Amino acid sequence: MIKVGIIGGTGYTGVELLRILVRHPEVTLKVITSRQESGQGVDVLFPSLRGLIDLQFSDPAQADLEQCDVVFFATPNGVAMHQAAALLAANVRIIDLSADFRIKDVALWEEWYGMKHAAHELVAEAVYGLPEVNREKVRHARLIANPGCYPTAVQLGFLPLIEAGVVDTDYLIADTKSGVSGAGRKAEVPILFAESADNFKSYGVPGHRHLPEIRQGLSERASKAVRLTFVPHLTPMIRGIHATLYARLTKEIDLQALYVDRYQDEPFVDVLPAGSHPETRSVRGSNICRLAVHRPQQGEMAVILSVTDNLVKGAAGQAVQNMNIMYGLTETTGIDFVPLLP
Ligand SMILES: NC(=O)C1=CN([C@@H]2O[C@H](COP(=O)(O)OP(=O)(O)OC[C@H]3O[C@@H](n4cnc5c(N)ncnc54)[C@H](OP(=O)(O)O)[C@@H]3O)[C@@H](O)[C@H]2O)C=CC1
Ligand SMILES: CC(=O)N[C@@H](CCC(=O)OP(=O)(O)O)C(=O)O
Repeated sequence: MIKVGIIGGTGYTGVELLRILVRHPEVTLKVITSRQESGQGVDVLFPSLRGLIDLQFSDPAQADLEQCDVVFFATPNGVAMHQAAALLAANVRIIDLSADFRIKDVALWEEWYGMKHAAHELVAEAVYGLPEVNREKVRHARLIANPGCYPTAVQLGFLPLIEAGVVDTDYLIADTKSGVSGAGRKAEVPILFAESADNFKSYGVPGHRHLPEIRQGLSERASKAVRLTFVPHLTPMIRGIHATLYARLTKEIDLQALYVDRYQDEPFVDVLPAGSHPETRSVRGSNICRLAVHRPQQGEMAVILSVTDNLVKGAAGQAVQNMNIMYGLTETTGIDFVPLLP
């Protein structure tokens, strides 16, 4: 059994990890931390887990993490980078759901995240945990930088076009919408019910911190710097990401065949029949990214629709997918959920 610790077990991605891992057949949960809930029974705070878990939250400063084989960081940006070196030195593998190790250019990371990086030396080693691109590297990784929620939906949507070299990579557009759980389980005015329900708005148009992450991933696949306009929106649902992606075609190509071929062996990417309109509820609670390709009026623009659950394929599910790969398990173990409808 894989001995697992979770730092940040009370946030939305933390409790999603718990939901998945309590049923994972190859995992024993050893440590779950929270500074605010330290000493509290996990199933007291989350009655949804009653009968499934017999642990208390512990203070991360006191927790015995070195007994674990792998530790998930479900913490805000800037936490994992302070603890990673010591854990790795104790032979504990790390899957970081935050952005601390996602950007290879440390100066760029510091610019977007507004803080000094505390573990420069580990950034190069970290493997960007998008299995559809980096599966082989994930297998042997000690430190996984789990991708962001928008970057997962946007990269999976654009990748076939970029890899085939059939679009103008100077003018990519990603128009994205996220449910409110994407902002985490903290008290902030924009995510109050009365502010976010029955409302729809863009944010971060001048620049969102997921822009450099998406550009890095797509540029690597294009073997040149891609340019992207990325516009996120907050939409009044709890879970879900819907990305509408636009790219100008530079070559004639059968879009549907391109996408079906690219993802035919991927257990968590589903290419719908051409012309479909994927809905966020069709992936809710699941680790699936559903894609549909369009070419309106047979014109020069490809329009790709990509939906995910931000807490599952966009965070905790993908993190467990990475763990499965790291430990040589069947990749779908413990994360083959059927989406919740309605
Ligand atoms: N929500 C989403 O859809 C996605 C989130 N992410 C990323 O995953 C990470 C977690 O997100 P989310 O679950 O939404 O966040 P939340 O704000 O909901 O939860 C954060 C958790 O971290 C703990 N925590 C906060 N500060 C510290 C600290 N200094 N040391 C140790 N523990 C700390 C909190 O508990 P306590 O304060 O009690 O210790 C809490 O359990 C973030 O980096 C986020 O950007 C990535 C993809 C999607
Ligand atoms: C709706 C909402 O507020 N979403 C968050 C993205 C959350 C997230 O996943 O950020 P990281 O992956 O970088 O940790 C935002 O736009 O800041």
